[in-house]
Amino acid sequence: MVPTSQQAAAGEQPSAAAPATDVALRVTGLDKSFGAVQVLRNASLVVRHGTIHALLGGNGSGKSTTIKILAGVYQADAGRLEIRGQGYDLAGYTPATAERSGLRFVHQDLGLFDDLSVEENFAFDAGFPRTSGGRIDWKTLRARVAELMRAYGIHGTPRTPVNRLRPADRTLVAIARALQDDAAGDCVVVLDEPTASLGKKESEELLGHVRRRADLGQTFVVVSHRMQEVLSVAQDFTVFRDGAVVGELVDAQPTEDEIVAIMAGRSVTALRPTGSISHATNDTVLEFRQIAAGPLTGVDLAVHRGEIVGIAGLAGSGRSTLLSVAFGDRAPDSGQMLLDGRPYAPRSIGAAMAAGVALVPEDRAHEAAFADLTTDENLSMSVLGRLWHGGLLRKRESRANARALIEKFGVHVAGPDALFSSMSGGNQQKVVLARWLQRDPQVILLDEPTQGVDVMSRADIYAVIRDAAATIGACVLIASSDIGELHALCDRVVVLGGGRIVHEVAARDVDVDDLTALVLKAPSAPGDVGAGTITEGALS
Ligand SMILES: Nc1ncnc2c1ncn2[C@@H]1O[C@H](COP(=O)(O)OP(=O)(O)OP(=O)(O)O)[C@@H](O)[C@H]1O
Repeated sequence: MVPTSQQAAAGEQPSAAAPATDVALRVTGLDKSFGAVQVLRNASLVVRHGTIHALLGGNGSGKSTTIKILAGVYQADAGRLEIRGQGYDLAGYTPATAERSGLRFVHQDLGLFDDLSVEENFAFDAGFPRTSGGRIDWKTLRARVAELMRAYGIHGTPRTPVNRLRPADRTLVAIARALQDDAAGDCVVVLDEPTASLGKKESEELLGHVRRRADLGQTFVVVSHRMQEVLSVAQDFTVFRDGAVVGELVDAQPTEDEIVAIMAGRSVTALRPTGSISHATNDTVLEFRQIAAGPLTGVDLAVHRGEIVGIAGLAGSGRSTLLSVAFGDRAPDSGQMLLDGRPYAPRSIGAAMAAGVALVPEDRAHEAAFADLTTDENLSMSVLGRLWHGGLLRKRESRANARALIEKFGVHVAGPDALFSSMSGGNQQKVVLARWLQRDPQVILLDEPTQGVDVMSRADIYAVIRDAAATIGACVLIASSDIGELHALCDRVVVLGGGRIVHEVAARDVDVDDLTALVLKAPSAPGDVGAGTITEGALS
């Protein structure tokens, strides 16, 4: 019998108890250490056929390491995998074995060639079909890809360039491509943060398709920090804490609080800030006047000292573009910015930083970090002027500073000397946030500030952002696809659509559903009138 959620969560029933016929994948006795640090301890995972199985856990709990072992990227110290009736020793497992064993992986960056068409992307993975004369058989390829696109509900044609697809469709292309040679339908697909950069509507659409594929018998393992989404779509849950499995819930419908309590090992409340006091003043710090850049055609916005302003909008609406312009990373095509009432046109990131502006970009690990340097060095990077004295780096001060930030931001890391690359994704993000916030910037630009950050740490990050607005009077501009986050954290939220701001609301005047409705109905392209008619009275 499949263990009940209560039994399994309490650890009464070993994971090996699930009946063999039901099981698509079983991992047992998984151990892994990096040097002296053991990061997986006798971990296990049992995934049933045709289910969506969520892998949950706080930052650094061992989810990615488990997946990397299953992908053959890391070798386990010990552990066994059973899949499709075969057994494998995970200590000698390679990427080639992973592929042969029937595991498929869709990572957050999708690994697609964006400038190529959908059909070319499929062909690059499986090889181009050839005619008897040795030429590429485009007709066969196109028909096969068209069939797969229909089956997966992907909008577009085989000849559509991938960069013209909607974000949820791009993820579906990556999933369909990974499974294109799986005639028996018995591969297990691992989706790593599939909705991380998608808005609510796009996430729902994607997960709806994943749900339908699972109902047809496809098996999925999903890693995600977006708890509500995972809870709405998964049947089974394996929860990690400090490298060990601390909960297995089978055919269960847990609440977010129940899962978070298992993840944290205690009950956790107040994950979102509530009822906070606004510190917004009337003193304008940063002003955009008719800014046009990329998808933006004319943005007017004034952000005040101590104010936290959220930028909402569908994927592609220009949320990140607006932040890049403010950070001097991208020159606007037209329009003007003012900082403290004076013209502000930074020609470089350095110029923006010198003016007291800081940006934490969405792709922190690649754009904002030095993987081969230590945590201390990564943290010190933004305040070197403060730490150099007489041509020497004040090492002791730098380490003390790093320790304090590690503590303040709840970074799960061995210590200041640990390499940045050795940290889990969520912890790397916290370090990049900490690095910029310690500069006490007057303008803080945050792109998806809690993406990949576990629910337990979000509250800490929200508190730090609030604190920056309250104590140093920073003006904060946050782009996020998490509307609940914007609603809870911001004084004011602006909605981008069709290249400009189409709505502006005080967060306290609306609820999350109102705000979501405004975002979903916003026009998606310049001149587009949107999916519904919006009037200012739409909120009532
Ligand atoms: N290459 C490495 N060298 C040393 N330690 C590592 C390495 N990779 C991961 N770790 C450590 O292993 C532990 C588990 O990390 P892992 O990336 O598996 O966590 P995670 O659950 O995926 O976290 P997140 O939600 O933040 O992505 C962490 O303490 C991390 O610092």
